[in-house]
Amino acid sequence: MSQATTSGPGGTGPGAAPTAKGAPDEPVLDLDGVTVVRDGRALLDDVSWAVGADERWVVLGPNGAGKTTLVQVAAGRTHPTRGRAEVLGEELGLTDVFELRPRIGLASAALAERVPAAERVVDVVLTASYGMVGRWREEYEGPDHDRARELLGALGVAGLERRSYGTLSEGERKRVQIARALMADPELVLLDEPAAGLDLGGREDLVRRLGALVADAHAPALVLVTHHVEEIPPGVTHALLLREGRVVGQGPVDQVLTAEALGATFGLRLRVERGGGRWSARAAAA
Ligand SMILES: Nc1ncnc2c1ncn2[C@@H]1O[C@H](COP(=O)(O)OP(=O)(O)OP(=O)(O)O)[C@@H](O)[C@H]1O
Repeated sequence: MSQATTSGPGGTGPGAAPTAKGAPDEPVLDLDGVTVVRDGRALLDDVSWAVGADERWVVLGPNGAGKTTLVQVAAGRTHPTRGRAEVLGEELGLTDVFELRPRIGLASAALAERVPAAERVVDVVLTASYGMVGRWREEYEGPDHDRARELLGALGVAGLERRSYGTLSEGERKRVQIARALMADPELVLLDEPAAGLDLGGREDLVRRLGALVADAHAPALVLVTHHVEEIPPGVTHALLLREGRVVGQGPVDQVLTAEALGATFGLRLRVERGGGRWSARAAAA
């Protein structure tokens, strides 16, 4: 199997236009009144949200806010209990999600946990082409291997291809997961807490690499989930704030990431600063 090339975080390849099904200005994600109920509780409550093909979003919220549930809906892995979710022009519930999922690049803790420890790193990346975790008997061509290597290189983990995934450090695993998310030339990339568990140097390196991805005009639409404004790469265009399953705010990043809105999201008074394209937040003095 061979895929067209998009630029990786190094921003090298010629890239393919982020063409979701339909017109290029159609949203890649279109949620209308999405509610997800489990055990009688709304994990997402009436969420309406549209993501354009050229937009780069950050989703912020405290523990338990529903961020991962939102990503699971966006990835076609959880269906709304109520409301309508359209992903890449396909409405969940009316489409074959097994055809949809390979069009979406996903990096999440739940997916990472399913990677067999003995899996070779290059296979962790390659198997994204079939939306699978764990290599079986499928065949890959030379260009697929080249692309996997190129992506691993662009994420700073060149040379680990033959290592088994279980032997990698947490930081190395995160990079491999992102390389995997980009492998299948996705039309939408969803990164759920990509910097969780990284040390300061690792976080800064990852934010820089994600910044290159965000700045790449040929890169697909991107949604990045985090708890920390410090992890937002420069160039992110939009933000969505979630608390207890409800949207606290959404829109252009400059308008949404205010001390008031972030304070309401996290339930404390905050000072929020921006400098050099980066954000920081700390509790305001009492
Ligand atoms: N299958 C489920 N059944 C019942 N409750 C669930 C289920 N999945 C998630 N939850 C609950 O839904 C809430 C939202 O979970 P979710 O993982 O979406 O939040 P999150 O914002 O990603 O949290 P965190 O930042 O801690 O990862 C949590 O309280 C969680 O315990």
